[in-house]
Amino acid sequence: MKERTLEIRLSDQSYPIHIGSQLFSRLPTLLLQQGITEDRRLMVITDNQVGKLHASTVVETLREAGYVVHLAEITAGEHSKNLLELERLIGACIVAGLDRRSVILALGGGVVGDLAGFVAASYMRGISFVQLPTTLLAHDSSVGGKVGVNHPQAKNYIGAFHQPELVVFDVDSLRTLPEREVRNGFTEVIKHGLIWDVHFVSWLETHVDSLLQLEPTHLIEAIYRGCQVKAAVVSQDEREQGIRAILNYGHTIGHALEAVSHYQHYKHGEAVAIGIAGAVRLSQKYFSLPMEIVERTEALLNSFGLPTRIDENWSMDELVQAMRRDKKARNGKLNFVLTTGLGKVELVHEISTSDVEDVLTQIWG
Ligand SMILES: NC(=O)c1ccc[n+]([C@@H]2O[C@H](COP(=O)([O-])OP(=O)(O)OC[C@H]3O[C@@H](n4cnc5c(N)ncnc54)[C@H](O)[C@@H]3O)[C@@H](O)[C@H]2O)c1
Ligand SMILES: O=C(O)C(=O)C[C@@H](O)[C@H](O)[C@H](O)COP(=O)(O)O
Ligand SMILES: [Zn+2]
Repeated sequence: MKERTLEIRLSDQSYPIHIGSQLFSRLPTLLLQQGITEDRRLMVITDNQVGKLHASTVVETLREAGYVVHLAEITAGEHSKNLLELERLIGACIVAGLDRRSVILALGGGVVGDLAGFVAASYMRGISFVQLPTTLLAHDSSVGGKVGVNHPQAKNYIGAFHQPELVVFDVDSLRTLPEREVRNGFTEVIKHGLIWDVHFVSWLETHVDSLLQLEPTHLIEAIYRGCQVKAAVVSQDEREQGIRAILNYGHTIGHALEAVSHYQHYKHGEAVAIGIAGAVRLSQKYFSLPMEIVERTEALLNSFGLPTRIDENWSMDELVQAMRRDKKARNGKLNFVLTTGLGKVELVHEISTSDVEDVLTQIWG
């Protein structure tokens, strides 16, 4: 099994992303390589499910290496990604005596990563943090520095850009993931192929079974290639002034579905998978894309057990209203990331509401 490392280079900072097996046992060495020495107090933030399974390994390894380590837990799930939890966690950091040199370690999936990252961005106006992703989906969320929480009406509306010092992806932690979470994570992997790299799309098409079984070599390769795409995009446009918007492929509809279902019915990857099905159909309209691309996209998502149809009777009006709150919208006009072929996307402005409604009708039910 090959361990892979890549470096994400930004204008005023760069950091490594390590992907491999048994990496949590090497955490002290990896922290020291980034200048995080034993005299810096650590706060591990996790959720109650990941906490039960993986926190003791991480905390004990670090304590044995001489670090002072505190631990704070949230309740697992998207509903914890809110301002009240942010305030509670900041309280835990104050009680633990964290200072400006202290470091937060986000141990968990994207919910923990986004929330703990925002704690790090806000505490004393910003301290260092490290991402320790434990879901497949978090290969995306742990890289690139988007941190934040949801507003009840709009996804990720409160947040910051705050880059981690280091990402350590110990793929052994994925062994305890429920099957639905494994499938959920593949959406963002597939998205990275669809927006950037047709060869990666073909590779995914031919490795479905081994990937779903979490075969380590293929798994590391998939995570590495996904992170490579994310790093390439973010290093060109850290704060989404332009090209970074392409990472939002499938998210205009996806985030709206999450919001109208009160962040309860769909997992993020499931909502985005349906959103990709909508976006590829809209692309067919705008770019006369061959039907084969629509079919291949949906077949790839379905082969990983992901949905491509809206399965509930949400209100069309509420969905469209939620889409108007998409962060890519300008002056109330919808902007969508659309595809011009496998591995290629662009941001298209002023998409008409009736075209969107038409596509939603196609993917409903
Ligand atoms: N910041 C970004 O760039 C970015 C990118 C993509 C997604 N996101 C955000 O990420 C969030 C979704 O992340 P997620 O899908 O990882 O959800 P999550 O963090 O809620 O994790 C999913 C579930 O799996 C459990 N879990 C996590 N790791 C486990 C493990 N190793 N073993 C067993 N159970 C485990 C968790 O307790 C939780 O119940 C959304 O809020 C989304 O908006 C952010
Ligand atoms: O990193 C990005 O940029 C992304 O768009 C990645 C998305 O997968 C992720 O869900 C992100 O949190 C969405 O960002 P938002 O700005 O649309 O909330
Ligand atoms: Zn996403």
